[in-house]
Parts: sequence; structure tokens; C-alpha cells
Amino acid sequence: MRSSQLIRFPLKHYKPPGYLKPPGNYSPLDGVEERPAHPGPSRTARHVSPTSQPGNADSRSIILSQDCSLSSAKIFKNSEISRLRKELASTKDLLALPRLSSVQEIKEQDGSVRKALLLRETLKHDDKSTWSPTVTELVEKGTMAVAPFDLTLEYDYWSYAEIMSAILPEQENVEVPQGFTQVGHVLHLNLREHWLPFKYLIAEVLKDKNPTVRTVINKTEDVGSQSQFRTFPFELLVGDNDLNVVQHEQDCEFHFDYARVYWNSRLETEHRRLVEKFQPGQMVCDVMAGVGPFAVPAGKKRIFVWANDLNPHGYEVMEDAVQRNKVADFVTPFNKDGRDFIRESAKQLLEAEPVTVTIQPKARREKKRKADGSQEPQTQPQAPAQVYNRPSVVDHYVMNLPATAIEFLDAFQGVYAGQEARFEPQTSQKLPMVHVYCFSGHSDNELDDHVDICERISERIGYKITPEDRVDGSGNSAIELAIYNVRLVSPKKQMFCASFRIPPEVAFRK
Ligand SMILES: C[S@@+](CC[C@H](N)C(=O)[O-])C[C@H]1O[C@@H](n2cnc3c(N)ncnc32)[C@H](O)[C@@H]1O
Repeated sequence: MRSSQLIRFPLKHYKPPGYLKPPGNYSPLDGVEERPAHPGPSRTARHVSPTSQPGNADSRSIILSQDCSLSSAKIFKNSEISRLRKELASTKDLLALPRLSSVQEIKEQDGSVRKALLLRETLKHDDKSTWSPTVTELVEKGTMAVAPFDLTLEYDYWSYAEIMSAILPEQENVEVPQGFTQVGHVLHLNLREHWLPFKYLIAEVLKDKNPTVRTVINKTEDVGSQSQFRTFPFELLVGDNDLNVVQHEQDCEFHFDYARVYWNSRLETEHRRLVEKFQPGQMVCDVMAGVGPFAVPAGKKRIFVWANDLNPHGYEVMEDAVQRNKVADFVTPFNKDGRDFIRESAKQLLEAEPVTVTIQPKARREKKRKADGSQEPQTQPQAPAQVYNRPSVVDHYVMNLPATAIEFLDAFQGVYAGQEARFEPQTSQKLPMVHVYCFSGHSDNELDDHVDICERISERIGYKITPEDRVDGSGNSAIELAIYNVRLVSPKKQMFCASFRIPPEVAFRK
């Protein structure tokens, strides 16, 4: 008996063959037949036979078929299904396929429908030597019968990875495209060149398989230096031409047009890591704040933030996010060039009117049980209000523009010139920490990357910093240098966050 497993799906947005055709001799739907077995249910060779009706692109479908013989246990009494299912599962006689119920229906010759349990592939309905003692016993008792079964696994069954590894032509050392980022309802692909001929197919399957995705785009070029606001050129592959997204991060909600501002969901852990370093009541200046993924969550933690970005749309989005997330008492957006912002904000903050934010605790009302059993509402003694006075000097600067942020560091030279009396050792106030993001070549020796980063920082601030200037290093521990590996952007490009305390020689330079 032959049963088959099929994948069928219409390529609704199938483009004319020339469009999809890669430069080689195959089209995405040809040549796939020679592929080795896909690790599917039967682990036997699978044939992929493209079927098409010329001139009718919408009805074109791909059928992945697989020869295998399956058997099922026809159950005579519906009331016994659950018990038999458990029994056959315990003897490992059931077919164990992920995402597939072992309970199926079969049509009898008289048209009636009967429940059946799918049996393991090695159990043949016409070969009793393959049956377990339990199956033999249940058949002999007349509880069930073993019958052939044609299983059809439709497109809906298979995962994106399974479909792609079955239908994309195999390429040496090349994995099925994976690891996409989702921003709101938009799935953002960055397909490598060899997958471009299949981009519509990939996008369509991805959209089908991710219910929260409405739009799939592909980055067409790198975020190059031509993109001042770190946005990127993209093409719409599938779905609505609408990039107005709603994105959540660290319990904050952002609404923005993804085509017009920078957002990277992969930075969430890094945003969180840095925000955790800031203390409530501290003052943070985010120099290249984007739409506020550091600033708005920090505001929620009652940290004062002046959040700046040169992108006017980023500024608008941040204003919206500040209101939406109710952090206006703590977060103030600015729309300036980063260098001007560093120079002007320190002075502006020194001269600004004091700001005090008082947070009243939420009243907690509890019910007290009276002697007669009834309850009387009782207000608990109030916790004291929390009062936050905005500092007049900055505790932390954040600079996340990794391609060029280091170049802005010269703005810190003399940032607190003439203000020595405000800081250590005259007071307990420390000079600001700077957290500057950068890329480095990802050499095999991490120390080389750190030396390179220190040299670039030193050049801009006019003061020598070395990797030894860590708190536990052998250099100047007052610098509190820490260089953190954020993520590997590409095999030769690592993103770092270098944190250091501005040396007095730099901050007070005349
Ligand atoms: C890599 S994004 C980082 C955004 C945000 N901090 C984040 O972590 O998602 C860099 C930001 O720098 C902004 N930018 C670029 N040039 C700038 C400049 N000269 N001054 C201030 N901001 C700038 C861009 O608009 C962009 O929003």
C-alpha cells in the first residue's frame, strides 16, 4: 500500500518565472527533485514535483510528496478512543509527529466516517509480525482493526524551516535563511544575494507562518554612511505597504514609521543592561536617542533623561512616546546635532530652574473584618511620598551611533570648565560616565580591539586612556573603563560599548 504525504500551497503572489529565475540553470521550482531526503516524518526520499497551469499563476502549486506506508487503528467504539490512545502511546505504537494529532478520521466504503489512531511507520497493516502484542490483542478482541491510511500533510502543517529546506535548492554551506527581526507587524529580512531570486517565496511563507506579521520587507542596501538617521533602503516583498508600527520594549510602547526612524529589536538586551546601571533620581543625557529605547524605560525608572536626536521624525516619535508612557516628568526630548547637544546641555542644565518631582504613593485600601463578621474598608498608613530633585550635572551620557559616536567625544573637552567646585574632591559628585558605542574589527585577540577603541577615544578627548584603566586593572582606575561586547554584527564587525568616567583633565580643560 502506498500512502503519500503532500505539501500543497498556492503561490498567491507568484511572480512571472523570469522574475524568480536565478542566474543558474534552475528555477526555484525546478531541480529540487534531486535533493536528498528532508528530515520529514518518514525520513525517506521526498520528491518535489512542481505543478503549474500555464497562464494561471494563482493556481500554481508546489506538491511535496513522500512515499511511505502508514497504518491506522480503526476504533469501533468512539467512547474508547481516549483509553486506546493512552494504551497505544504507552506501547509506542502511535505515530509521533510534532503538531499532528494521532486521532484522525477515515471514510468507510459505505460513506460513514470512523475515528482512527495513526500508528507508527514501522507497523504494517498487512504484516502481523510488525504488530506489538498489545495491537495483536486489541485486534483479536475486536476492539479495533488495523487498516491502511493515506496521510496528507498540507501546507498549513509544515513549519517555515521545513518548507524552505524542502523547496529551496541546496547550496553548499548555506543554511535556509533564518534570524529575521520583527518590528511591530513588519518582518524585516536582510537576504543574502544567493537567496534574492527566492525572496517573494521566502517572504510569502514567512508571512503565512507568523500570524502577527502583516508586512515583509527586505533591506536592499547596508545602512550606509549616506543614511544620516540610520534608516535603510528596503523593498516591500509581501503584505500591506504600511510601516507604521507599534513596538513594545521594556514595558514601554512606541508608535513610529519604521521607514523614517532607526529601530533595532536586537538591541533590547543592551538597552536594558544600560538602563539597569542608572539609579532613580540620576541625570542622563542620551545624545543619539532615536525614538527613546534607553530614555523612555529610564524615565519609567524615575531617572531624569534629556533625550536628543537629530532626526525630526525621531524627535516627534519620542515626544509621543513620552506622553504615551507617562514619563513627561522625567524625560525631555531635544532635536539637535549631538555635538551641540553635549556642549549646550551641560551648561543649560547648570542654569536651569530646579525641578522637583513628587510621586505620591498609591493609596492601599484594605478591608478589616469586624467582630460581627462584616468587613469595613480601612485605609492603610500611607508610605511617604517620593521626592526626586533633578541634578544640575549629568551622571551619564549615552551615545549610540556606533559608526561615528567616538568622533563626537571632543565635545567633552572643557564641558565643565570652571565648574571644579561642583565635583569631587570638593563635593561627593563624580564627573559623568560616558557610554559610547562603536564598532571594531572583531580581531581574534579581544585586547587588540580594546587597544584600538582606547586609542580612538584618546585621540578625540585629548587624554590617553588604555585598557588597563579598568577598575580592577593596573592603570588609572578613576577612569572606571569597561568595554562590553554588545553583539557580533557580521563575522568581521563587533559592536562594543565603551564606558568611562570623563577625566578631570578633559572636563575642566580651558
Ligand atoms: C544607531 S541609532 C540609535 C538610536 C537609539 N539610541 C537606539 O538605541 O535604538 C543612532 C541615532 O543617531 C541619530 N543621529 C545621527 N546623527 C546624529 C547627530 N549628528 N546628532 C544626534 N543624533 C544623530 C540617528 O537619527 C539615530 O536615531
